Amino acid sequence: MVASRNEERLRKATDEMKKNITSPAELDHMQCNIRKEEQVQNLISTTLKRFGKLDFLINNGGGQFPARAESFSLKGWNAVIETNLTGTFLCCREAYNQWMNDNGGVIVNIIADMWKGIPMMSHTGAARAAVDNLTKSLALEWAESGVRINSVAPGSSIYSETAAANYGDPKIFAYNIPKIPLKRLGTVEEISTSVCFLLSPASAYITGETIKVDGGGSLYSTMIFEVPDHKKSKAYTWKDDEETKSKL
Ligand SMILES: CCCCCCCCCCC/C=C/C(=O)SCCNC(=O)CCNC(=O)[C@H](O)C(C)(C)COP(=O)(O)OP(=O)(O)OC[C@H]1O[C@@H](n2cnc3c(N)ncnc32)[C@H](O)[C@@H]1OP(=O)(O)O
Ligand SMILES: NC(=O)C1=CN([C@@H]2O[C@H](COP(=O)(O)OP(=O)(O)OC[C@H]3O[C@@H](n4cnc5c(N)ncnc54)[C@H](OP(=O)(O)O)[C@@H]3O)[C@@H](O)[C@H]2O)C=CC1
Repeated sequence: MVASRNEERLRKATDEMKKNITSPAELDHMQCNIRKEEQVQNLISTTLKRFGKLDFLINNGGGQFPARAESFSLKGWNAVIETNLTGTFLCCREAYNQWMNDNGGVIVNIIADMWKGIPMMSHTGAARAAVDNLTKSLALEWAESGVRINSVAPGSSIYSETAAANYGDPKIFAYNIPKIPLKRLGTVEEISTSVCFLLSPASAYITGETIKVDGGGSLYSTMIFEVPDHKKSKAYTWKDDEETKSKL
């Protein structure tokens, strides 16, 4: 079952996937806004009615807008947290309560390269870091039910049309290449094959982990954000701390 909000895009995507399926596997799609609790409950129950089981859950839905943190409205902040954190939580919880608690299963959450913060997208950075942590907690709580849960963190060097539109400047990808040890952009297939590995028995001993798929970018250097030169940072020395000394 493939689910998201936009019926037209869903239909197009599933039609395209169906053309490539040669096995007897079946594929369906369903509208669901993961920010709405009842819609998530309905997605999982409909999937179970339609297919009779739920072996895997992939939480891939996500999004954000670029802006400085001081300019976020509460509505904008909440929209991003609900999409990336709350929506992921709701899907995990419903999959567990409706099926995986009794039958086991595997969950993979898609997050992002947020290890050094994401300036200009701090809301999504906070939400994705929270999902990284949620993954660890759920791995511990749900291990006894035979559930494995892991995350995949794509670098911002993965080209997709939606990412280019989201960053607002497709040149960002070219700027990034020198900052990536593997000196090239990543492909969407390099994300999906990591997801398939985590879903497969080949990863039977992996849970609570996040795989970074970023060509080493998160190890190497920060992305395009530059902190402007300034003189706002005052060094601390005991010698100059007259205020504390006066209180002793
Ligand atoms: C500057 C570039 C830095 C590059 C750094 C690289 C590192 C990046 C690492 C992360 C990589 C991630 C990549 C990707 O995710 S690629 C695919 C992304 N696709 C999308 O993000 C899809 C588009 N986004 C959205 O769907 C939305 O952002 C959102 C999550 C907010 C959901 O929107 P929706 O319309 O459903 O939400 P609401 O109607 O509930 O609320 C909308 C409110 O959100 C605020 N908002 C929305 N857009 C903006 C904006 N451009 N600027 C400021 N505020 C915005 C606003 O409050 C909206 O409410 P109002 O409409 O009432 O004002
Ligand atoms: N591409 C990149 O470079 C990177 C991507 N990522 C993350 O990887 C994932 C996939 O990225 P990508 O394919 O590029 O992005 P897309 O924007 O193409 O895909 C995100 C999907 O999320 C769905 N979605 C968004 N909000 C909701 C919602 N409230 N309920 C249900 N579905 C929702 C959208 O479908 P619809 O509009 O129909 O609801 C869309 O299909 C996302 O989480 C993204 O943030 C992370 C790092 C880098």
